[in-house]
Amino acid sequence: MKYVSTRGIAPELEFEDALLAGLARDGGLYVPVEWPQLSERKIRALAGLPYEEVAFRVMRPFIGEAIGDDDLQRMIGEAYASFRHKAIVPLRQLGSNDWLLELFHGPTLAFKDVAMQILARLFDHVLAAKGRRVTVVGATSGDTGSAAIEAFKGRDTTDIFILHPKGRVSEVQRRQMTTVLDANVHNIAIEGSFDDCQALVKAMFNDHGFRDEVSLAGVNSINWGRVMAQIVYFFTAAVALGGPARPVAFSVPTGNFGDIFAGYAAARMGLPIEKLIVATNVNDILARTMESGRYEVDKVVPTISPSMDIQVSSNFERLLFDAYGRDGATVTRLMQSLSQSGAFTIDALRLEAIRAQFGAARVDESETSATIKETLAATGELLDPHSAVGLAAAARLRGDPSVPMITLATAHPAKFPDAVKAATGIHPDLPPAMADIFTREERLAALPNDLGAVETFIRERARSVAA
Ligand SMILES: Cc1ncc(COP(=O)(O)O)c(C=O)c1O
Ligand SMILES: N[C@@H](CCOP(=O)(O)O)C(=O)O
Repeated sequence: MKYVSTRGIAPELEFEDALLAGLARDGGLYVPVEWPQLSERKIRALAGLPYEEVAFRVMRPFIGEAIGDDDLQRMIGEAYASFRHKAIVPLRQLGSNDWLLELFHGPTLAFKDVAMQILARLFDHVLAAKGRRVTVVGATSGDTGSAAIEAFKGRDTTDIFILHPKGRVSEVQRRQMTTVLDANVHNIAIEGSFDDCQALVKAMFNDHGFRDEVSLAGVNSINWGRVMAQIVYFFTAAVALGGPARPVAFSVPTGNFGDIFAGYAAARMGLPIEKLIVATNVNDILARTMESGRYEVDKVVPTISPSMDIQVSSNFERLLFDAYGRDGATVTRLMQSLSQSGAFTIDALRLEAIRAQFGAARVDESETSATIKETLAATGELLDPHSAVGLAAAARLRGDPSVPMITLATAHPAKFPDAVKAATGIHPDLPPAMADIFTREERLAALPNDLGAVETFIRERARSVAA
């Protein structure tokens, strides 16, 4: 499988090179040149298989010859061995046809572990084969960073630098990152928002001199490997509820549009999905775009679902690429408009096509808290605020009651104890392995929102700086 940039200029790459490239050199995001198809018979055959086997069958067509079947199966097995639930991503029934897909049973208690645990192993494998080392940079609103640090810590092939917005992640999220003291791990608190951190990461990729000097690689969902690994659970959930014979709907708590784009990819591969609901908090750029066709960046507002406090949703570019018939020149024009004026407009025809597949809802702070409280009372399930945004959006946009509605539960409530306690009076406990997190030593640097300062910090510490 080859990969093409959404801007249409950077050369096509094989899987392993797209994996290490992160952002394409023309500023675009890599997508497969075509969507691999899983026939109805092949999808049906996934029912009842262990998660690891479904992961192998869904990811295999994206990966190509560079990684053999045995190696891929071994890496998948190792990746999910650390999950606390034997189903890896269990489905829980909440109402007659309402389901919660629990994606938070990995080592750092958020859905990011599902992709990051396999991504780090793919990196190691490919880097060892090439005899290379890379400098990984990532931006986080709290969860990507902790999952990436957990997955990459101590690896000889990588140094990892994670930028988070200072004071805008929960204390548990921050400590999950800053208490990892391995020599290859570096945390940077940036004066600004997640969007500022993400813009710095993209600017480092677009600074080709720096990029080559430190052998830059990325682990945000700009990296196709992240999205690929997230496609798997859309298949496991759908087949568990009668797919492919019976279409299902998903409500996805959304920020950077990576997770829901994985659902879109599953649909493009042949999985019958009736609707994908974009569930946003008050940082509602995507809900506004679906409504009006105008994508217009606003100020980021801090919320009780901080991991979704995002305005510039990277992966929306991947959807635009498909919506505009894979025309890189048009995507480039829209993205130039975004960087010059903070906005672009989607034409009516494309918007209609997007709306056929996606719905969207904005959930405010009081509705999020009320959903946590009411869900606990009605079902006994203690939700985190991000999952609550998803569940509230699902309730609002629910269509045909015979179609199973699956809400993605993206984080464990113990990552956001203050919001959960305020809503329910219950303080959710961390799993025993993390119970001492508040007394562990922290290590982090604070830097201004300044590209030069961040690049200097990284250059001085990365082991892969060219001599
Ligand atoms: C807990 C949680 N829920 C939802 C999201 C949104 O996912 P995405 O950025 O893929 O849209 C994030 C962050 O990305 C998150 O950390
Ligand atoms: N919510 C994310 C933001 C980064 O998203 P990514 O999926 O592009 O890595 C976070 O928790 O860091």
